[in-house]
Amino acid sequence: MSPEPVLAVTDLDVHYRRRQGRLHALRGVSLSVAPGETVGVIGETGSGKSTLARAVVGLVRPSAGRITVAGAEVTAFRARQWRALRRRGIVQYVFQDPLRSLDPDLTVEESLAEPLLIQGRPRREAVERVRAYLARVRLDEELLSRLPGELSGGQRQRVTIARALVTEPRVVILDEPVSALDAANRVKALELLTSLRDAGTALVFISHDLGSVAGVADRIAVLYRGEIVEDGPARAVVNTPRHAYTRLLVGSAPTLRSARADRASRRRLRALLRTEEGIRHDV
Ligand SMILES: Nc1ncnc2c1ncn2[C@@H]1O[C@H](COP(=O)(O)OP(=O)(O)OP(=O)(O)O)[C@@H](O)[C@H]1O
Repeated sequence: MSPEPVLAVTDLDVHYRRRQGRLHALRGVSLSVAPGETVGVIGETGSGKSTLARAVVGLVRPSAGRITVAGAEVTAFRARQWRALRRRGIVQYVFQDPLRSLDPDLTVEESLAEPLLIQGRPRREAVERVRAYLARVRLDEELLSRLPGELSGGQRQRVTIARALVTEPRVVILDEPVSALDAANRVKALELLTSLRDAGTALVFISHDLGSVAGVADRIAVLYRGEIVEDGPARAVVNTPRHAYTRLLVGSAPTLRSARADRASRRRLRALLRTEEGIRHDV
């Protein structure tokens, strides 16, 4: 029997109200993540990736569907209940833009210690843990007294990752988490994340770049215009993509071994994708 998912989204719909009318940003999205599993959610800009991430941490209210986190039905949670859930540190979200995740008036030490103190841990234990996690993301202790505005983009992103992980959450949603890091630090951050996965934390990597998650994800879900058009084991999605849009993503990810689609077939796929027919019938 497969373990109970730590995160389950069923038939999720999200609408945004805009001046030009309502936008149907997510359509019937279902996604399930098991403990210790790493899932990649891939899609081009505007496909709804951040909307999905924000919905599962209660920052966007769905118009239909269900969300369960660690076995608890949270769909109808009010803002106060979502805040309490986030504070318990069970589900954490690393934003695309680290400046949005860090309070500009808190030092690095205060930012990292805050979720631990909210969990009720003694200050001494919190301080020790903060130092341990700072070292795990390869940041020097001298940064502890700095404000986010006094850090480089890469340092800020590592502080954000450390802050999300310090509570040892059950699920971490990472929205383009390593894009601000250089190659060496990206490898370190990924190592840290995979060590958490080995300890049972589920990871959801969100990215527009299939190549950047193909090597770390167990499963890949492909989001296209607000719908999941493919969801399967990472290797199968990369080597034998079933949907036309996934084939286009594979073909345009130069780091993937199977990216051999020639220009002509890519053009053909693009043309097909422009028509609803191509999407519906999957070439
Ligand atoms: N607060 C909002 N109000 C209105 N429309 C929004 C809002 N947030 C996102 N959208 C729209 O919803 C759609 C999905 O946006 P979303 O940010 O989820 O896409 P994304 O796949 O994360 O894109 P990117 O890779 O560029 O971050 C887009 O058309 C976007 O313009």
